[in-house]
Amino acid sequence: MDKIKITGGAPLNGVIPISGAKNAALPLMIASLLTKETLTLENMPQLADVTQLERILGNHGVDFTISGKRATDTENSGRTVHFTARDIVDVTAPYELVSRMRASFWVFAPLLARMGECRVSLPGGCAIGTRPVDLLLMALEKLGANIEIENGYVVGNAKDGLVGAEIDFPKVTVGGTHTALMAASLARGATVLRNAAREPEIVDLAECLIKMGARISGAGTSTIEIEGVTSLGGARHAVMPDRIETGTYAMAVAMTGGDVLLAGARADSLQAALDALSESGATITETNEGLRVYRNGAGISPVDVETAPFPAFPTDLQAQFMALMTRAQGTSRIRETIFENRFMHVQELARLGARIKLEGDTAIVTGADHLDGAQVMATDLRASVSLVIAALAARGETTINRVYHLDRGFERLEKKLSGCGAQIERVSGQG
Ligand SMILES: CC(=O)N[C@H]1[C@@H](OP(=O)(O)OP(=O)(O)OC[C@H]2O[C@@H](n3ccc(=O)[nH]c3=O)[C@H](O)[C@@H]2O)O[C@H](CO)[C@@H](O)[C@@H]1O
Ligand SMILES: C=C(OP(=O)(O)O)C(=O)O
Repeated sequence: MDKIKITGGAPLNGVIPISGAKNAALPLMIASLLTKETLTLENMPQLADVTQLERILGNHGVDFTISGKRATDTENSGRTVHFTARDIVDVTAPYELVSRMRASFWVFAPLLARMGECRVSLPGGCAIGTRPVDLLLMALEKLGANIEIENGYVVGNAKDGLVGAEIDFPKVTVGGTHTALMAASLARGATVLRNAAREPEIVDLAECLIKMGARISGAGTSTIEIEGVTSLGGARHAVMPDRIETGTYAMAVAMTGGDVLLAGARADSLQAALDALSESGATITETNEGLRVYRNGAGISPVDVETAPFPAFPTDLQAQFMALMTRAQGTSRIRETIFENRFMHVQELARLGARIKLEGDTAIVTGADHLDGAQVMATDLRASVSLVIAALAARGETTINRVYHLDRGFERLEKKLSGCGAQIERVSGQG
C-alpha cells in the first residue's frame, strides 16, 4: 500500500488547479442510467471513486468512452467522458462493487425509475457514522415504489412506474435529495421535495437533468418542484469545481503561510468555510482565475465552527479546519452535527502533538506552538487530508499510511502541493 512522506515547514506559493468535484461527478455519472442517449461529462476528475463507479455502471450495461486529449489540453484539464446506457443489462448492483462507496447506492433511483425494478446492496463508504438509507427509501416509497430488504440487498419494484408525490424530508439529506430528483424526473405527474438539501452539487445535478429534458425548479432552495417526463435524452455538462478540494488547499495555505491561486475555484460554493478562514487570519480574494489565498507569517487566530447542511460550514471540511486550529494561538471549539463518528482524525492529529479534547459532538482544540512529524494513518478521506495539512506545518518528517483513502477524493494531491513548494512524496509499496 502506498504511503505519503511529508517534511514540514515550507510555505506554499504558486497555483493549484481545482479539479471537478467528486461529489458532483458521482451523481452526474449515475444520471446517465436515466437515458438511452449519451451523457457527456466534461471536467471529470481522475479519482478512485470515479473508477469504481465506472465499474458499477459498466455492470449495468453503461458504455463509457474518454475523449482524446487535444494538443492544447494541459495535464490539468479534466477529462471528458461519454456515458451511454443504451440497454440496461443487469438491474442488480452487487455487494462486491457497492460496499466500497456510499454514493454507489444512488443507482437505485434511476434503475427503479427506468426499469421498474432493481436490487442494490446496502452501501459502504467512509466510516464516519451509521449512515442509514431510510430517508432515501422513504422518498422512493412515496413515489410509489415497493421496497423490501432481502439478504443485505434492497429490492425495489415499481412495475407500473413511479408517480409524483409530496416528499417532506425530516432531516436534510444530500443523497436523499439526489435520488428523489432522479426518480421524480421520470415519475408521472408532479413532485415537491420539502426540506431538500441545498448543496451546490444538488444544483449541478439539477442543471444537468434539465439539459437532459427534466422539468425541475427550485434546486438550491429547500423546496424543489419536479414535473415528471416520460423520457430523458442526452446532454453535455461540465462538472462543477470541487469546493471541498478548494477549502482543503485554502486551509493548507492558511496553515503553512504563503500565497496560492486556487485556479477555477468558486467562492459562493464555500462561503462559510472561507469566512472562518478569514477570521483565522488568512486573506482570501476572488479573481477572474479563481480564489487567491494568502497568509503572511502572523499567527493563526482560534475560530469556533459548527458543521451543518449548506450554506453552513461543511462537515467535509471539519477535519481539515481542526488541523489548522491545532496551531492556533488559543482555544477553538469545533462541533460536528452531521455525522456521529467523524472525529477519527483526533487521535492521529494527537500523534503529531495536537492538543484536542472530545466532549460529545464537540472537539476542544488548544493550539500548540509546534507539531512534530510522526507515523500516522487515517480511516477516512477527509481525516487523511487533515493529516496532510498538519504534516505540512510539523517539524521533521511525517509518514501517512493508507493513502488509498486520499486517492478516493484528491486528484494528484502530491503533485499539486509539491508544485507550490511542499516537500511531499509518494512512496509505493507495502504496509
Ligand atoms: C458522495 C457524497 O456526495 N457524499 C456526501 C453526502 O453524503 P450523504 O448523501 O451520504 O449524506 P447525507 O446528507 O445523506 O447525510 C446527512 C445525515 O443524514 C443522515 N441520513 C441520511 C440518509 C438517510 O436515509 N438517513 C439518514 O439518517 C446521515 O446519517 C447523516 O447524519 O453528503 C454529506 C453531507 O454533506 C457529505 O459529508 C458527503 O461527502
Ligand atoms: C464522506 C465522503 O464521501 P462518501 O459520502 O462517499 O463516503 C466525503 O466525500 O467526504
